[in-house]
Amino acid sequence: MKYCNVIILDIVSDELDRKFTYRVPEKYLDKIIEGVLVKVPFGKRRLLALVVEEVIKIDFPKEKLKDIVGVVFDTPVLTNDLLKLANWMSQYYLCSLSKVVNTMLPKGVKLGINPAYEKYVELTDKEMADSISKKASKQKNVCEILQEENVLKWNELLQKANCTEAPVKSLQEKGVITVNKKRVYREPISYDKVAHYAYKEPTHAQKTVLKLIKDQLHSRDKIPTLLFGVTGSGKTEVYLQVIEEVLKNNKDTIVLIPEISLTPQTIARFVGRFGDKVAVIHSRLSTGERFDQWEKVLRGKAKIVVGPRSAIFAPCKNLGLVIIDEEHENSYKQGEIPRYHVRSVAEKRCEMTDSSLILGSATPSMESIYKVKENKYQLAELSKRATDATLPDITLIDMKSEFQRGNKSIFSKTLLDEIKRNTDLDKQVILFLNRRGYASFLLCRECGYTITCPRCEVTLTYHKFSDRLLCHYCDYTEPVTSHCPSCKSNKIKEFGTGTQKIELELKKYFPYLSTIRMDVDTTSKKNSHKELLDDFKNQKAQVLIGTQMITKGLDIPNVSLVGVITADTALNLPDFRAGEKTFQLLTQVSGRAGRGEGKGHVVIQSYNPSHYSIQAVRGENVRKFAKEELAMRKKLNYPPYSQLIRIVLRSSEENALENYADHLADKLEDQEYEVLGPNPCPILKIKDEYRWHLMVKVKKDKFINDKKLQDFLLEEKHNITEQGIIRISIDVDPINLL
Ligand SMILES: Nc1ncnc2c1ncn2[C@@H]1O[C@H](COP(=O)(O)OP(=O)(O)OP(=O)(O)O)[C@@H](O)[C@H]1O
Ligand SMILES: [Zn+2]
Ligand SMILES: [Zn+2]
Repeated sequence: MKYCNVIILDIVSDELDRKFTYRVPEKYLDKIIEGVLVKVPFGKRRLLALVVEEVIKIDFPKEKLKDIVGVVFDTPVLTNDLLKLANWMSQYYLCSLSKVVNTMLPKGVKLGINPAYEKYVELTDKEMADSISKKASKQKNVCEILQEENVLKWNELLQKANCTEAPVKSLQEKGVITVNKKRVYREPISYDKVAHYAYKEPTHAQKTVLKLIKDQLHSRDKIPTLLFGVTGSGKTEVYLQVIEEVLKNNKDTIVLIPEISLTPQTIARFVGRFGDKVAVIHSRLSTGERFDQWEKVLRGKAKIVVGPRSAIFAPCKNLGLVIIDEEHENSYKQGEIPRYHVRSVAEKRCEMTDSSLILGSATPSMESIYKVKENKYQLAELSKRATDATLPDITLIDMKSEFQRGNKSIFSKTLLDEIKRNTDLDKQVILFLNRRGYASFLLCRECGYTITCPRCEVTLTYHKFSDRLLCHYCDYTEPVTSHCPSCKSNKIKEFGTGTQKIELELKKYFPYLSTIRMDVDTTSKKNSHKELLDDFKNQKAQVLIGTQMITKGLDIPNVSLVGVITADTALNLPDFRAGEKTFQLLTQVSGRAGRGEGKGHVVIQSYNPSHYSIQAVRGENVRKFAKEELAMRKKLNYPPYSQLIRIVLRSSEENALENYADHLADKLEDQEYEVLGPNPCPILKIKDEYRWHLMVKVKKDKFINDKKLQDFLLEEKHNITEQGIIRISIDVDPINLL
């Protein structure tokens, strides 16, 4: 008799969140192995479950065990390494195996989506076909068509013959023709319509980088490569040529690209080079299309998978390479359970399968830069643009001086002059407004001063309700002042501005300019994002005004000017990564200028232009920035020098919440853990629930082995959840601190 353990996928509730043992009936003995989807009886229901292991020793009465009652898919849906990876994720991110596996499998697999088939008609008895009498004109006609084409799709045949199914069916009964079913994949792309994307002879710099990476492919002790290449330096061509090499060794590649950069233009580069060997995954696919892309990979019909974060779970059997493009992107961290970061997961999967890993970016994360310093990653660098285009000139404008000179507008004189000069030359302009998060803060228009926490060096958040300033890392708080603590002026006020306002202001100066506005309001409809960008690309407007969503992957040669309205907004968020995010954003948005002929120009307006994260945008000086940023992180012992576990508590009862938060912090401190907080979250209330958070700071990379802390947190979570008043969520290596 064979027994195995399964995890239930259908209902994810805490009591079902463990392994259950079932008996394998005789008829399934060969089929049921690790990674196979099955149906099991549970109470009165039949639930979807995944076989995770065979059980050899059972220490309870076997008679009580029930039989597995069905097999859902004819082959394991998770490869061995994915199953191992799921176990690791469940441990590392403190969440159930069932939740992880649910994330790994596309919906269509769990729903049991049926593969699509198409009927084909083939002429098999030519003599008989000839002998069909002319009187049976319709049948004769069908035969004549098939004599020319031999094989045709059922529907196509009916169309060509302009007849009903009847004559075709009678021919089938007579044995003149045969009808076969053929598996078809529902494709989001028409592969034969994508133009070939020709191989480019690598530049000298690309050659050097390619050698470094290819050496890794064949090395026994692989380490990941950080491909640090300025905007437009030709990273994609490097990826393509490495994939070519991996393909030669008959291995598979996963390419991860942030969802907003997964544009048809980007996809066309991969499909244009490798044709139908490429499976593409993105959020606009139907469940059926998604299922088919997944199955193509599982069956080895696709060797390259291009997709967002979740594509890291593609069921490649023979993985050789993972590429993470724009590796610094925050969307690589999942907001819901399991709150994984794809960089960590990819590292683990590559380690398990002896695959190579490439992380590409023009503005690498501090985590990755630090790993280069520690020799855990190798550095490969492209420091110039691949074409003749050079990096744009950058002008920093001090908005304080503008204000002092009497310019109360949101545009500096320089920016207005540049807008005029560039549009007069029929060039296009991008105006960028940095608006991340919801927290507001106080800013002095006179001297640029913002009020920061004396202990944490983060900007204090303004809370309208209490009219107080608050630090979200420690419990520091102070009243709002009407006068600037630095210059004593009364020009210190709450800060915030919108894209609409910019558009209106711009029209005052240049009523004749046509504009396109891109923000949450104008892009909420499906496809509107792409349509607006296409319009701009086709020069239907001279100025594009937008937020974060316009920074990525825009390759529009006619854009010669980028204006950044206020560079400081992200800098003032209560987040120790504020400087890093500001620098990355400004560098990426600047990189959109001057990609075609002629020099590009960027005007950055700031109340704080001497801040290192704004200064370093000039010439994309990542090294200079990283040096200062890492020194700050080290001084305050923030990641990458330490590791954070963020615990968010939610409840409609504010007092109970505050008490429990204190209690939890005390308990952790009693065990000698360093705790930041507890504090109200910067977004204090969501849907009538109050939110508090605290952060546990542990030594770098130590959490995975700290069984004591893991168990403590899981037990607290279990106990407090049972009481039903407070909800708790745990985020290992958090990115979002709001
Ligand atoms: N070896 C080469 N020879 C000629 N042109 C090249 C070569 N490599 C890349 N290019 C061209 O340079 C331009 C920039 O390349 P690509 O978009 O790959 O850069 P990137 O580093 O991915 O940029 P970004 O980070 O800004 O998206 C493209 O138009 C590309 O076709
Ligand atoms: Zn503080
Ligand atoms: Zn001031």
